[in-house]
Amino acid sequence: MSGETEISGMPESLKDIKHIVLVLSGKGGVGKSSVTTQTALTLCLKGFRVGVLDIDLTGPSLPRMFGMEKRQVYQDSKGWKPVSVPSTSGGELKLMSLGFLLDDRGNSIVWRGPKKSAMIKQFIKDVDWGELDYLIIDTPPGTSDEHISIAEELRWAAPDGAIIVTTPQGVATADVRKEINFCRKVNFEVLGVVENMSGFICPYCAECTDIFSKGGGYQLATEFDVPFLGNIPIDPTFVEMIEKQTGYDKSLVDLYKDSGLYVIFSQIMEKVLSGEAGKVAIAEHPANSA
Ligand SMILES: Nc1ncnc2c1ncn2[C@@H]1O[C@H](COP(=O)(O)OP(=O)(O)OP(=O)(O)O)[C@@H](O)[C@H]1O
Ligand code: SF4
Repeated sequence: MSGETEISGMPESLKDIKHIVLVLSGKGGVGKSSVTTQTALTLCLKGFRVGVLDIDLTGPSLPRMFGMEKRQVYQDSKGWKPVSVPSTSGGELKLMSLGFLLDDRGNSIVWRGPKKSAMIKQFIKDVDWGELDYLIIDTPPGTSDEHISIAEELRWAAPDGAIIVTTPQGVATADVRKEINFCRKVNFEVLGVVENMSGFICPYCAECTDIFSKGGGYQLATEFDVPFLGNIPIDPTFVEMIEKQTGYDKSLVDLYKDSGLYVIFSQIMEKVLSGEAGKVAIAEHPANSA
């Protein structure tokens, strides 16, 4: 865990951060950014100080999800200042994304160095987060240069681990398996698998219908001997909430607080917070079953 002991080589920017959690997915479009967003919202609503770092350099979608598009970030002697997401409930929520540093044509306007690995290094070293309970890192899909760079940059920070996101269909592909194997290679503990888009919540009667097969995420977690964290249904109210944020007045944090997704996600986060995810993995490991 970062922040507890003085480790030589640890970037100054991470020294006051207690936990670092990465969100990974084997394929694009499975809801990784939505899971990152909901992880951050849930932790914030539980009173934690949360930072979100978007290292999806080719498609940074978090500024739009948090209703923070077109915000300017500025730099002082301590580094880049993340954008604060307003909320009247819970703790603090800060956001840093390459999206804040691109012009309208998608060109980097202020970040030094065009290479992805250089950008990720600067994202890790040059952002002035201050004190945080949790830093959630949204990554691009698959196992790309960005993943290798982030693993390299976090080697001193001992992240808590990674949440793997899949869909009921996604688990059938090799991509998600590759993602778990990648975590093992770089020593990221797999905190668990989340099955997103698992059933559909009807906007009229709030019933959940399994429009695709269900249970693949659980089977995958069992196969790899990692914890299963839960199912998140397709809920059209989530997209509505994102669209409802008017300017910077109505915060996603406050909108999310009263949603059914917050109830579902709280159960998922309870497993991560209580360490149940890790404990289950240890208890179920074949080496520990006497
Ligand atoms: N459980 C859900 N209920 C409703 N809509 C969802 C859900 N999960 C994701 N979505 C919607 O699906 C779309 C894709 O989700 P998201 O951007 O989170 O995927 P991603 O895996 O991060 O994609 P990318 O590969 O582009 O980074 C978004 O419009 C998002 O709002
Ligand atoms: S689940 Fe029921 S209420 Fe919802 S659309 Fe279908 S039939 Fe209508």
